[in-house]
Formats: sequence, C-alpha cells, structure tokens
Amino acid sequence: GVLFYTLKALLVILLPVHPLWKSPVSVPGGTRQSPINIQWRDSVYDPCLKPLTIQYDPSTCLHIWNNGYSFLVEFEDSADKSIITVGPLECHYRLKQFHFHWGAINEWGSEHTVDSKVFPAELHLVHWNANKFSSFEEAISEDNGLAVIGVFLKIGTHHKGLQKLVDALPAVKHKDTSVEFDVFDPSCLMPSCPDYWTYAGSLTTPPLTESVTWIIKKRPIEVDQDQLEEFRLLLFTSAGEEEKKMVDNFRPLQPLMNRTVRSSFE
Ligand SMILES: NS(=O)(=O)c1ccc(CCCCO)cc1
Ligand SMILES: [Zn+2]
Repeated sequence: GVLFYTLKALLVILLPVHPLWKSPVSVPGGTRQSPINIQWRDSVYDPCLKPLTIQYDPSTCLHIWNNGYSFLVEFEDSADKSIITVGPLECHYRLKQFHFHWGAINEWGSEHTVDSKVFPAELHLVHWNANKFSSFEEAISEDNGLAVIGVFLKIGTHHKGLQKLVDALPAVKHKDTSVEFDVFDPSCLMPSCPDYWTYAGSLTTPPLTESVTWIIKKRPIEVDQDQLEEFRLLLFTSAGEEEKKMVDNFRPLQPLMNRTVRSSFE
C-alpha cells in the first residue's frame, strides 16, 4: 500500500548514491557557471580575505602544447613545489597549467568582464586542491577541487617575461603539437597589485564542471601589440588540415544567478 511506496521513496532519497547527494558539479542547467561580468559596485568587500600566497618553482615547468582550444604551459605537479594558498582558499592548491583566451582583434577576447569592460585577452592559472584530492583529473569534478587565477591583459608596453613564451609559439602552431619548456616562472605574469575579486564558478570549456574558486586580479598586465599578434598566428587545426586561426577562444558570459562576488579590497 501507500506505506510501502513511502518507505521505498524514503530509502531511495536517503541512499548515499542518490544523485542529489553528488557534489554540486553536475552541469546541465548549472547554477554557478563561468565566466561572468563582475559589477564592481555589487562586489562585497570581505575583510577576512587575505592576500594570495603564491610560491612557484620555475623548474617545475614541463612543456607548452596546443590542445586545439588554447596553448597550455604545463607543470610537474607530483609534489607541493608550485602552490597557491591563503587568499580565499582553505587548502593549498598545486599549479597544473596556465593558458590564455583572446580575440581576433583587441576589442574583445577576455572571458570575464569588469563593469562590462572587455579586455583583449585573459590568462588563467589552473590549480587543484592537493589537500583533498590526489590528482588534477580527480579534482576537476569535485567541489572546491580547483582554483583558477584570472589575469586580464591590456595592450601597452612590451612584456619581457611573456616574450619567452611568445618565442616558443611557432613551435606549437598546430593542434596537438608541443615543445619542451624547461624553466619559466609564471609569477612574472602576475600584476604587482594584490587586489582580487573571488567567486564560486566553473570551468569555461568542457566539462564545464562547477568546481572552481575563481580569483580574478583587479589590475591587468600589459603586453604589446606584436606579442598579442603572435597568439593570433596559432591554429585550432592540426597539420595538413585546412587552417583555422586560433582566435575568439572565449566562452560567452554566464548568468550570475544566486552568487555574490567578494573583493579583497575596499
Ligand atoms: N578556462 S578554464 O580555466 O576554466 C579551464 C581550466 C582547465 C580545464 C581543463 C579541462 C580538462 C579536461 O580533461 C578547462 C577549462
Ligand atoms: Zn581558461
């Protein structure tokens, strides 16, 4: 009778494997997708937010590769050598890779925007929670699994640190090509200002999992026109295919929904 069905329903919901029990990373109709527009005046200053602690070991740099979406600089992450801690984070997160998103022209290219201002490009430094998980692949689909630092790029003076990267790009012109990259310190790509916004979001490319604590730096770094033009010479396509320039590899803005963006500054 009805008692039987009630008990059965109760059992199903209480089962630990019930889908509602999964961490909030399932995507279809996601509630915390990225990127978003950061409305400066709606962000809430949180005095508990400390400066981010960044400790990168340049010797953990492995290679650059073109994965057909962007070019990635990957790091050796089998030990706590290149990590970020503190800031909005409760754990330490290991650097796995960094990559960029950019436009075909300077009028667009970034994923996040600030008061609807778009930047020509955006750098993402991707870290995974090494306190809670044993690999990046595991952390991708877990709550608090990843922390990504976003840095805006604007056109201005030549960036010496970036140039080492730019000089290697012709070697990874085509999808699925890579080149060894022995020593590189990504902290040279950080703006000097410690100020950031932070919010709960997602990956901006598949699998779009809602596992990311975003840390968006308030101040951009400057690169010159020629350096950004070099990004635009990369290809989405593999060698031998009809060439498609790697440009406009950014995701459209996603709804803020029930989220607050916090700032580390007043
Ligand atoms: N643009 S992003 O920083 O959100 C980002 C970071 C990392 C991935 C990796 C997905 C790996 C699939 O095996 C995808 C997207
Ligand atoms: Zn990205």
